[in-house]
Amino acid sequence: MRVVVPFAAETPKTRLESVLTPAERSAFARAMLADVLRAVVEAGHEPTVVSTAPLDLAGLELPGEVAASASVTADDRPLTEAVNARLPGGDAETTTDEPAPVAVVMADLALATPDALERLLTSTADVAVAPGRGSGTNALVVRHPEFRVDYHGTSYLDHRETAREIGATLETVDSFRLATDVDEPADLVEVIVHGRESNRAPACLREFGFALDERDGRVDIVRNEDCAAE
Ligand SMILES: Nc1nc2c(ncn2[C@@H]2O[C@H](COP(=O)(O)OP(=O)(O)OP(=O)(O)O)[C@@H](O)[C@H]2O)c(=O)[nH]1
Ligand SMILES: C[C@H](OP(=O)(O)O)C(=O)O
Repeated sequence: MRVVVPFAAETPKTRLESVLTPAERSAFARAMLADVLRAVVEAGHEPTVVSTAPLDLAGLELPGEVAASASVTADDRPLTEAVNARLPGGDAETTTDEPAPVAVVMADLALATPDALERLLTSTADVAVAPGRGSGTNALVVRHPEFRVDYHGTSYLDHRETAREIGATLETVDSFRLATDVDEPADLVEVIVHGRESNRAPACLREFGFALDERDGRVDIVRNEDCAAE
């Protein structure tokens, strides 16, 4: 299946600005992107990164099999427009054949595994959504040619309503790993606790000096400030 991975390449993860410098946010966002691309490829699919700016995938130092399967295209339109152009029947579609299903997997799903993705990607519903905590749309598969996304805010609820309006069947995929996107400082705990052992994102955070901190029976994250970059 075609898997689109949207990526804000220029100033990613601004909501982490209280804990990471711009250079660290850029490195961390790229580490999560590399992990997501690997999970997609290990699930047997070929990801296309839709990046807000030209992006050299070689700079991500992806494992060979991942580098061979992944591609990148630059599109400076806002997220919703860039994704809609690539859905079945969208204006970036070049095929005249029956529109093929398209998956959209966000680049900040640092806990994504091939198994979790496969549960979503094998859904036969017209629209399958893995919602985020809150009401985001962390990943989805679209088979219905009239379905269009509208991201931000309560996008999961909005997408359910859109599916109802166009008469599309909708499956909600309940997955802790796909529901956990990394937006805010509190989410960094999840990356360290639940990130796959071989993933780049937890290693990146540890390199920056982050570690778990257990106090009063609660798990938090602390930083050794000697590791902070400019
Ligand atoms: N192609 C494209 N991808 C985007 C755009 N905005 C966000 N993304 C990607 O969409 C996904 C979800 O976006 P957010 O969670 O808002 O990520 P972000 O923009 O890096 O983070 P914030 O600056 O904190 O909002 C991530 O994979 C982003 O890299 C955009 O305008 N175009
Ligand atoms: C793109 C947006 O992501 P969030 O702002 O929820 O991380 C959404 O899922 O609608």
